[in-house]
Amino acid sequence: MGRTMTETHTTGVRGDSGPEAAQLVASRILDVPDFPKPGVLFKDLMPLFADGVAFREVIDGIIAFHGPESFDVVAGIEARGFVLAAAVAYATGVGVVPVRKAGKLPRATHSASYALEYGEATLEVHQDAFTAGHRVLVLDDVLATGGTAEATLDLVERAGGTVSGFTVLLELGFLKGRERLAPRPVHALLTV
Ligand SMILES: O=P(O)(O)OC[C@H]1O[C@H](OP(=O)(O)OP(=O)(O)O)[C@H](O)[C@@H]1O
Ligand SMILES: Nc1ncnc2[nH]cnc12
Repeated sequence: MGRTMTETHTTGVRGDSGPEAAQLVASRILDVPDFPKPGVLFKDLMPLFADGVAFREVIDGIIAFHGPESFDVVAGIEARGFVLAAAVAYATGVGVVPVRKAGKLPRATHSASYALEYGEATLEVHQDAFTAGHRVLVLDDVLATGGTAEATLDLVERAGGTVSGFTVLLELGFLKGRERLAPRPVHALLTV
């Protein structure tokens, strides 16, 4: 019983912030086969979040890549994007906006339904979440098919924000999320 977990292969890694950042992320991912459903190889980034030195390095790396003056607010995608967004917001002194799964936000929302690698979901953001024209840095842990990210970027714009950047720690390149989001740029610390 139980799943077999293996470390992600760490030679020849690549990412938009260079091989050292890519290596850092790669070395702290656990591969979990058949989660949350058979046939899916789940990339678990909890070991990276749990390592204080590595976590600080990736947060600092995200801020350095975009520049601390390039955004007015950070948006995090439920649930793992919340961890990244809160850290970047705190470090740069801006606010954080949660983009949440359906039914969690208490006031009027914009809503978008989408398919992701292993299911379907709906995301929501408060209609008054952003000051008009504010530049929004959007953060999540993984880019797979891009369904989640596409829905989120649309929601940010529908709520009056301007997407200034989108960062993930890990891009699953074979699922072509980057192509789906084009011409919007994607910043991924590690692409596998
Ligand atoms: O590119 P996609 O195919 O859309 O998949 C990427 C999304 O899937 C995961 O979230 P999940 O919906 O599992 O939510 P969770 O963080 O609440 O577990 C991940 O954190 C991304 O948000
Ligand atoms: N394979 C995967 N691992 C972790 N998060 C994901 N989100 C979508 N696909 C994923």
